[in-house]
Amino acid sequence: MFEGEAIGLNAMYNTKSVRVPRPFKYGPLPTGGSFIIMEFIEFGSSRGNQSILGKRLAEMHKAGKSEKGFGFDVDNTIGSTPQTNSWSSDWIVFYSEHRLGYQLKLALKRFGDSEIYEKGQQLIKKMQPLFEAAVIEPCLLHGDLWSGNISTDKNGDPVILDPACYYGHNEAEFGMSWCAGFGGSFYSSYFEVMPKQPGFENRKDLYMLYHYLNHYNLFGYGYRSSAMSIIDSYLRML
Ligand SMILES: Nc1ncnc2c1ncn2[C@@H]1O[C@H](COP(=O)(O)OP(=O)(O)OP(=O)(O)O)[C@@H](O)[C@H]1O
Repeated sequence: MFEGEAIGLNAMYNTKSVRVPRPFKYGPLPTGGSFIIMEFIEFGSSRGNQSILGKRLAEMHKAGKSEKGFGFDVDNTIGSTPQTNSWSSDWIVFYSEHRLGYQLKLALKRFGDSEIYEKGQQLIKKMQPLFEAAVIEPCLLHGDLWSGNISTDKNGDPVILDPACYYGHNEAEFGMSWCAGFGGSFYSSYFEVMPKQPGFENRKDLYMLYHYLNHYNLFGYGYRSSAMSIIDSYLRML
């Protein structure tokens, strides 16, 4: 887990865009368990400027390019759920197998939820048209961007931490936006640097679905209806 975190922090740090703690070292502890050492950032008291966060995040997405396609050099975790990052040249294949498909299988295994599994698999088979006309390039994503992982430093500059990095479609970064409180100024600054792609609005829920499914698998039944209603409304639309 700490190896994934350190490699992710380092990749974000190297983009010289949004501030992240610089990782120094990670490894096993002789007494069991493991450690990570990173730069200590003294946090400021303000909530930070949404417009600057949007701009810096977009700069990170723009600068963090991958020649290996979609994925990451190391698997990591989303919450405590394993997140597989095997490289793929095709975003739809990657998102189907390693994101939605993985969580659907987990729901089947954990809760015996064959209804969500079957309907989710139908959505995966039908979702191709949602991506038509969009240019999808691998961008470095934080991967778990919600308000608990966003802060500011003493100068009021945004800081993001505790990532689940991989190279993916930039829009997938907004999959946790239901817990992030991004406002209009965040999105307008973001899209000035990373222009909005055709079909963005229709893909928003698809990217939230991964995180709702993960919350269902981590925290239980309370999140099932959110995931299910996203799947049902796509199945009606497609
Ligand atoms: N580099 C840092 N410098 C200063 N404070 C930090 C740093 N990294 C983390 N913190 C503080 O520790 C808190 C927990 O960090 P982090 O989210 O990485 O840990 P976690 O164990 O994954 O926690 P959670 O499970 O609650 O997300 C942060 O919200 C922040 O207050």
